[in-house]
Amino acid sequence: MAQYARSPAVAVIRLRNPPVNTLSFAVLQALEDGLEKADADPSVKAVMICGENGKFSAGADIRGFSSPNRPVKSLAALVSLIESSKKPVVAAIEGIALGGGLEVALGCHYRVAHVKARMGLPEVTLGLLPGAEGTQRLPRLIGVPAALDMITTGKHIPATEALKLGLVDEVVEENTVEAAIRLANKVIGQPLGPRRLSLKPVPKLPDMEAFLSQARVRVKKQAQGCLAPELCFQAVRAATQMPFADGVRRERELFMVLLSSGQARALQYAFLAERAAQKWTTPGGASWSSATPQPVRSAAVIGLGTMGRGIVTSLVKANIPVVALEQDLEYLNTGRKAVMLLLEREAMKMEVGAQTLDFHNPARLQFTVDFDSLRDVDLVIEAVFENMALKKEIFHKLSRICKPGALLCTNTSALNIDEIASATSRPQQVIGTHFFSPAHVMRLLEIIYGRHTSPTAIATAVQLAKALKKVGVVVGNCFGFVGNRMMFPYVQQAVFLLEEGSRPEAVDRVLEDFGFKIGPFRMSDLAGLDVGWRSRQGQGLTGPSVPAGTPARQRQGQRYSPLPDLLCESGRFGQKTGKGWYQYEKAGGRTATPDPWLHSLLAQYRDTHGIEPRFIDQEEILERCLFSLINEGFAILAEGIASGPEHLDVIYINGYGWPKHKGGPMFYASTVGLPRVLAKLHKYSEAHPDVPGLQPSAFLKKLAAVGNPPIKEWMSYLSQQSSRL
Ligand SMILES: CC/C=C/CC(=O)SCCNC(=O)CCNC(=O)[C@H](O)C(C)(C)COP(=O)(O)OP(=O)(O)OC[C@H]1O[C@@H](n2cnc3c(N)ncnc32)[C@H](O)[C@@H]1OP(=O)(O)O
Repeated sequence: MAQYARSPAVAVIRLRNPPVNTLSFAVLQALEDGLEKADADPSVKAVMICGENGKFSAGADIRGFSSPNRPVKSLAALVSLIESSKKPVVAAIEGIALGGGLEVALGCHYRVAHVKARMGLPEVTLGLLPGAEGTQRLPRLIGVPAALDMITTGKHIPATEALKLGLVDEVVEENTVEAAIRLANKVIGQPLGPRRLSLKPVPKLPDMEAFLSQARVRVKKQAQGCLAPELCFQAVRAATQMPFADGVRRERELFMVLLSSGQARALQYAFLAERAAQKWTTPGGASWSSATPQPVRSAAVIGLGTMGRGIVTSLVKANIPVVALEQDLEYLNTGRKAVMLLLEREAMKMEVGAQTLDFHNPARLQFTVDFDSLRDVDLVIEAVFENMALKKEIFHKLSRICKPGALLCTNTSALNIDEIASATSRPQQVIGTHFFSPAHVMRLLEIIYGRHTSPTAIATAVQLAKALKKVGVVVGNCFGFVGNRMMFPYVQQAVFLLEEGSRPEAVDRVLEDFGFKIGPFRMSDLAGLDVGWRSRQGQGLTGPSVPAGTPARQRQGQRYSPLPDLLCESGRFGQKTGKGWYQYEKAGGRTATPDPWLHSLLAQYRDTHGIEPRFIDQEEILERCLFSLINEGFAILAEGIASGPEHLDVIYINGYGWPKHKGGPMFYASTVGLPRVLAKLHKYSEAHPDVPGLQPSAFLKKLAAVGNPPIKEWMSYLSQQSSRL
């Protein structure tokens, strides 16, 4: 767990706990034993601490926080022990020094980092604060503004920045361990007092109080309902107001508050869920462990609308050469200008000294209207608008033109992958890649396999997501896949609530207070109401294909609301037309204001349909919207469309603005309690028997009958026979 060696006057302690040298109880014990051994050996004059496999340490074991067998050994005590050593201790930081890992390095008297190393205190992203005296040592080392920034955002900083801040003493391009041993030998005999951070004063600012009060406002604003950033702030402020020992006590109190919080549990679950979702499996038995991806050395994007532009930008940023194709020169030129603008903006955002974006080189980015240019690419992403006939025509062409091994991806948010694949002679290479807008910003990539998609194709799409720095989540093929399928009943409830007496701004406020970045009506206005309108027309739910005599508020025996159709028929498509569920300052404007026109439309609508408006409280708004979404999630799991609740949660956090500190919809359901979710769905479905989305799914009923089993056990309650595939 930690290896002890000599070199010859320097004791070398190597942290060893693959893959990222987390600080388990055994690691901490071995580190302590190593320090004691070095202290007791008169021939040892200095100590060097490094990590196995080119990584210093990723800090405490996140899986251990919720475990009843949480290590009792105090990391803080060990950091103090390192600092109080009478022999100089040097940290050799390779790869990563994060969280408790960086706190160990802060206890050392000197720090040497490899140029590619990254350092940070990401505890805040796990709902915690650096609880091993990091909030007290870091401000003493690099000053309050920089420490506050690192601790309240959790960002990882590169070694070069760490050097500028004074966080490390030396940055090396070659062997870090050797450089650290050299430094250790050099400093033998030098006084250690000035190197002990607990003894240093916090550097003064001209007006610390003013700085802190402005910083607090900023931290609160960025926190968006999350508790940890505020408590991180309080811990750093304590460092400016108290002696070290009192600051440590305050840090400990604040840490304990966070450790037992629901937010910390949710954020730690979200971290692990993201890793779990990378381990994909399909009901057919394909899995991440056996499938091998194909290399993607070049790609093509078809269609340079909003989605295509973002996808091209993402590929260029990932250093993958791209051919961008449009149907004619006019569209091509418009698309080219837009892509160049996006890339220029991205280039400006890049760190000084980082690799530059090579987008002016035609070998890296080529614009064309010639399909033949796609002949040699390894992967094509079709991103034309949602029209099955058009997509099939394109895929037919691709299967004739592209080289045999090329992966054929379709960017669709709902269309049937199997039907698209049927237009090709190689359905095993066809896969859905559902990007989220803006595609160069949003982290989620929903990866949809069809009936014939090969494991290699899935593995290649997952690998592509990684290359694009996105979270790829593999799901099965059904209408709306996972994300949009769960979204339909949520938005449907929101509209039904308007029919019954609520207003868009009331519904949005409740869901935004819950933590969503934007509520369902502001979201629809942003996405464009015409998108759903076209889809409903295609499904025969509205428009001329609806049989005469169909009741306005019913389709196929189920409740239907024509309200969104009425808005579209009045030319209200949302932000782009300056009017939708809200009014905006102009077409394309972004400031939503409640619209009296809409309020009177709602009043008239209720009159026409004989609906007696009623006051709808926050609880009903929240429960009907969220529980119908969650209910659909259970149906998706039962059908084998996703292989676990973590997948659904990762999709919602990264693609739909679900508040991460609430862990995702399925985790949230587990915290509310499945019997309670079920009871509420029963109540609402009795009141609205014509709404199938409120009728509890069989899987939810099965789980609730057991009580409230832990989320990681849910899938074990699904019998093989109930899987759809
Ligand atoms: C009082 C004590 C308080 C202590 C506070 C702390 O130290 S809290 C922990 C702070 N550390 C972090 O938040 C680091 C979290 N990890 C990461 O950011 C990344 O994993 C990484 C270290 C930058 C590596 O990223 P990469 O993309 O290369 O790999 P993965 O993310 O897939 O990770 C590889 C496997 O390692 C597991 N893992 C990583 N960090 C931890 C951790 N701190 N605890 C437990 N496990 C960790 C990760 O889950 C992966 O494992 P799999 O089995 O493959 O899922």
